[in-house]
Amino acid sequence: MTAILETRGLDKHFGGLHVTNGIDFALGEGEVHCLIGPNGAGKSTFFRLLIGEYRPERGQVLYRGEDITALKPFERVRRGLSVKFQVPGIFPGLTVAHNLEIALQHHLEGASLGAEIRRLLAFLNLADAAGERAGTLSHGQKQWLEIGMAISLKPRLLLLDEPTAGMSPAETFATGEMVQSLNRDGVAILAIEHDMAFVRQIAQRVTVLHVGRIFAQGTTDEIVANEAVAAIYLGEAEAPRRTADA
Ligand SMILES: Nc1ncnc2c1ncn2[C@@H]1O[C@H](COP(=O)(O)OP(=O)(O)OP(=O)(O)O)[C@@H](O)[C@H]1O
Repeated sequence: MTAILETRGLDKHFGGLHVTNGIDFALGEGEVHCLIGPNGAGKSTFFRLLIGEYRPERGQVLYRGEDITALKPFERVRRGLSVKFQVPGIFPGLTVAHNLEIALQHHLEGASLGAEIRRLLAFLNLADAAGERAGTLSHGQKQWLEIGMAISLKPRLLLLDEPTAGMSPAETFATGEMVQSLNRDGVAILAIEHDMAFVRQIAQRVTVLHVGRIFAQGTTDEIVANEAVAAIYLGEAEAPRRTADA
């Protein structure tokens, strides 16, 4: 596997708390990978280390073989690593189309800008909402618009922080279809996710984090069948389940 993103020995402390503990991780070129783990496992902290919001005390982050540990978030985005956060960062007072225009206008203009806005609106299931103010969209639609803004720069790698949080099952499934479509176009995707139906829909591999370390890795089936993984989730509602939807 050729890795698009790698971490080596990634350590992050908050005071006396060792939140990521020597994490060695690799995401393949063109892979869809989900990161799961119980509350407090260190998922968000790991994510922030990947995007450059946090600096590790030890270890490295490599993107396409280049050490990007010291790069700022915007420098990582420029290299092709794009991020969609859990909280939408859209412009609520502007229309949906205008939001996309702002994201696209750095590298497109004129007819190609208009064509790309229309293509993205259709891709995001937002064509009918193009003229509406973004602030009036439903929660799921806002998440889709945010995905649209994150992919406007045609990233090679998209990082998603709980992309389906608060979505209905139908919206979650549609989001999974968007992820699969992006992946068919060659985009690698790493998603922090709790919804195991969504993980089953999109993930080629799953990594389980627990107390700041990689606890298990495998296919969704392997992870769902793993008794030790089930045990670390004991008492938590979002435990991977061996049910029809997972
Ligand atoms: N800025 C911070 N300062 C101090 N402690 C922090 C900070 N951020 C996270 N932590 C602690 O680090 C641990 C891991 O937190 P993190 O948010 O990375 O886990 P998580 O797996 O994303 O959890 P969740 O699923 O609940 O969001 C937790 O014990 C948390 O309280």
